Amino acid sequence: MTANEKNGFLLSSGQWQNHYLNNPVSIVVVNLMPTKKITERQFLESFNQLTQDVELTFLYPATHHFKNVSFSTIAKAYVSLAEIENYSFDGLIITGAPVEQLAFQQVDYWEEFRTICDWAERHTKQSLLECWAALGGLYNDYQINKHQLSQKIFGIYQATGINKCNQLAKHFTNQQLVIPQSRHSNPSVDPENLPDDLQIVAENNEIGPLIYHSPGKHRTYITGHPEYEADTLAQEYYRDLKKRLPIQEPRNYFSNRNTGEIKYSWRKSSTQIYQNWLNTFTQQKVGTLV
Ligand SMILES: CC(=O)SCCNC(=O)CCNC(=O)[C@H](O)C(C)(C)COP(=O)(O)OP(=O)(O)OC[C@H]1O[C@@H](n2cnc3c(N)ncnc32)[C@H](O)[C@@H]1OP(=O)(O)O
Ligand SMILES: N[C@@H](CCO)C(=O)O
Repeated sequence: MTANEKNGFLLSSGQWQNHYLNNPVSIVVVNLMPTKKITERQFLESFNQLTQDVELTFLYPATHHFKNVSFSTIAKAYVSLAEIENYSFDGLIITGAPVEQLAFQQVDYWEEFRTICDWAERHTKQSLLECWAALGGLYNDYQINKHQLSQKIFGIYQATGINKCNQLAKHFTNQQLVIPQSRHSNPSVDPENLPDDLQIVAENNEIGPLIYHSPGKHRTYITGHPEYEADTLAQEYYRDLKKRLPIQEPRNYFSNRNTGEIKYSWRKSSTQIYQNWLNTFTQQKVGTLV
């Protein structure tokens, strides 16, 4: 089906063409990635693969000091929470951000992030937090802190355990669940002593949970980036090599190291993850909607 932009840099620059939509699902995307246009495209292309039409509204944190775009430019292209706080949407997504090595309180939009999470519980049916946002959400919602890793979790990771009863895991009995990962931190979670309301949907025996779900908070936490395009991890890898940062080659990613050819192994899995997430609220019974 079709994904449109309600606002955003791709729409305003004519780099994304909107089409007629039939009863679209409305999703707010808090785009915390510095590569704003690339991230917009990744979500649009991902949601273009789903069975429902989707309309994406991009939101910026108004308390952030932007480095790669001017404040006035982003304020023109995106909405702030203040502009939409009285409206309701079907879903909310908060992207990752390259700030996972900072303490949460050192991130300049931390308090706004918390406010957005709180707002989402009253104004959306489901929210989906990815990578840093998932770490932040687990801390905000359950006081699960994060710890710094000695080596970045970087590459394509497959689930070795799946909770088949959870709707978010549907169709993954015969199909691999794989997610791109790119982070220096992990949640300090004890899978044997999870908070009552928190479930693990999928995990990897080496790096831990890949997807958590909170039925009470209507929230899903994905520790990676299903939206990443084929070359995104390669771009991050070459970027960090150029900056002489300690970085190892992404795992399970290149099909040919010498030529840099990439094995785009997670595409089908990503589509299924987003479809399953959408189905959790587009198939909700009347009377259970927020
Ligand atoms: C239409 C447009 O103009 S959209 C923007 C277009 N620009 C781009 O696409 C940027 C292209 N640049 C790149 O690809 C770069 O290599 C990057 C962005 C990936 C890395 O950039 P660097 O400046 O080297 O990294 P750095 O770590 O300093 O900052 C990365 C991000 O973390 C953010 N950050 C750093 N410290 C903090 C903090 N304490 N709290 C919150 N955010 C922080 C920065 O503000 C920046 O995000 P922003 O651009 O959304 O403001
Ligand atoms: N970790 C990513 C950003 C968001 O997770 C990076 O290396 O840029």
